[in-house]
Amino acid sequence: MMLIDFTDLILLVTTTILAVLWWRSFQKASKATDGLPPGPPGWPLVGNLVQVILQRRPFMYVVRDLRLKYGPIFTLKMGARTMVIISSSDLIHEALVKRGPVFANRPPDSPTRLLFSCGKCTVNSAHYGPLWRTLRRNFVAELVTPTRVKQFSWIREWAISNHFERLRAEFRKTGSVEFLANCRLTICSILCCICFGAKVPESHVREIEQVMKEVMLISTLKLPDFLPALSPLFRKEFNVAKKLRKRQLDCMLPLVRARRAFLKNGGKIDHTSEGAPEFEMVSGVGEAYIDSLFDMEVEEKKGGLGEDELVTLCSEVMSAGTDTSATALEWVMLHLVLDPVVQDRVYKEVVAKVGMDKSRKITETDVEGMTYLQAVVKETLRRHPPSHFVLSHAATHDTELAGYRIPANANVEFYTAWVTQDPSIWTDPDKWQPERFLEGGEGYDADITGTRGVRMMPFGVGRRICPAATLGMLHVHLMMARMVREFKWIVVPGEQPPDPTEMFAFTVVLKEPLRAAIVERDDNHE
Ligand code: HEM
Repeated sequence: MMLIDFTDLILLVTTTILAVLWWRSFQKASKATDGLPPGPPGWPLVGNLVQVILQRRPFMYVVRDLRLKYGPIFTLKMGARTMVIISSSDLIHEALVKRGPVFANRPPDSPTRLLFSCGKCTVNSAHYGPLWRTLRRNFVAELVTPTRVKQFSWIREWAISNHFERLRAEFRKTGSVEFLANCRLTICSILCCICFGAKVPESHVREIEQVMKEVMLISTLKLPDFLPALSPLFRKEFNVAKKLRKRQLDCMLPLVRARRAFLKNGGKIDHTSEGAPEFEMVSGVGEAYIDSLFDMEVEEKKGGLGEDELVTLCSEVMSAGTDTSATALEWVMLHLVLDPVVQDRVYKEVVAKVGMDKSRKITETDVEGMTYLQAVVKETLRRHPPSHFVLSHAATHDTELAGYRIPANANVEFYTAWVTQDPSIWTDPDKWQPERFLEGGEGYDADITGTRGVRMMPFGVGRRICPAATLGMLHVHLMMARMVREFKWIVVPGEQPPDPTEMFAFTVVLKEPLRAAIVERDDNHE
């Protein structure tokens, strides 16, 4: 007879329980992965989560390497979430364009993200349905129709003039200018004025920007997004998010209320109240984005949108439109600083169109005729797309793609940067060559909306394509034309040329923010 002592017995029972638990989770996991695209084998319960975290590098690099092994469509099991990652031009076109409505949804969000999107009440986060349609239609009508874009022309003029004053002051003080921070501030000021119809002081825009950055940071996917069972352990983090939300409201509610008071007063400044108004209202009634939101009828929100939602919808415009355009500009200017011949060619094109007189405005119509400048921007968006993925998508119902099962609750991630790195689509894809986009070049007829096929998609494609792509491009073109006419941009004397190494910071930016020296373009000496 075999004798087992008490300790052995406990060990045996524990081992058996663990084995049963492991076996059950293994079976469950295998069932859940049936028919899904292939992917790296994962661990019980956590799937590939630990493997990804242990790599300690941005997700885009993990994906770039995995696609070499698993191909254009593969699965990552990230705890309780299934992620399907798609990277080939054909499959992206199939999913987002040919079967656009099926893949136009957004996946479920964590409590933190829901806090900042007011329960998915923004264009970018809303489920593909009536709320999204109403918000997006309004967004387009109020922000990006040709009439609106024209109407905002003085706002751009005002903010860009401030931009130059700031650059000159910074250069006098430090001998160089930091590029990204200045462009962010200028673009954010433009968008803030478009949203609230007010000239918002720079110090306040800086505050909005700071909050925006923190919101982006706190909203990135974290452990509880993948393992919701762990949420109770992250209560402290959620409280930090709630405090940040309060700061966001404190920062933006005064603007919402000032605009409401202005409209109530028939579009006149109320001089009877004591003291100067905090914000100078400069757009007439109905001209600011928020005017359209005050009385908006939304089926899901009986009684209209509340102040929380108004703050959220205006924040969306600023956060979606600032980083993306400023990042694109930083990469453009990096190349112009590194390549004086290209910079000179852009300058010559600009002055040929609008002359050297700096007091002559540069208009939307002017930049439309600057084909070389546009080629430089397109090549920069191809070679350095501000984001390497579009926002997370989801299927509206369980479906199939490339013969694989795509469950409705999976995150469908499109790794779009690969399309412009693919040597079967672009010759020498790593080389930055604006000539590709001139007549006769391989990119000349590339359709950026992806309707006829996907060769580059900095704005996404299909139903969820960026609704403000033309506005974003306009900001980049105008600021670039103005900056090149105003100054010659050179390497800071005594320093090495700027380092083109990239870094992930929501958008993909330069690791070392671009600094350059500026030389006034002098009418008499050019
Ligand atoms: C160079 C500038 C810009 C770039 C590169 C860019 C890029 C993108 C991308 C990649 C998406 C995701 C598409 C998808 O999920 O499939 C997007 C969506 C969006 N963008 Fe932009 N964008 C730019 C400028 C702007 C501006 C200026 C605004 C606002 C004024 C804006 C507002 C939005 C909104 C609201 C969405 C969500 C659309 C939806 O879900 O229906 N973007 N953008």
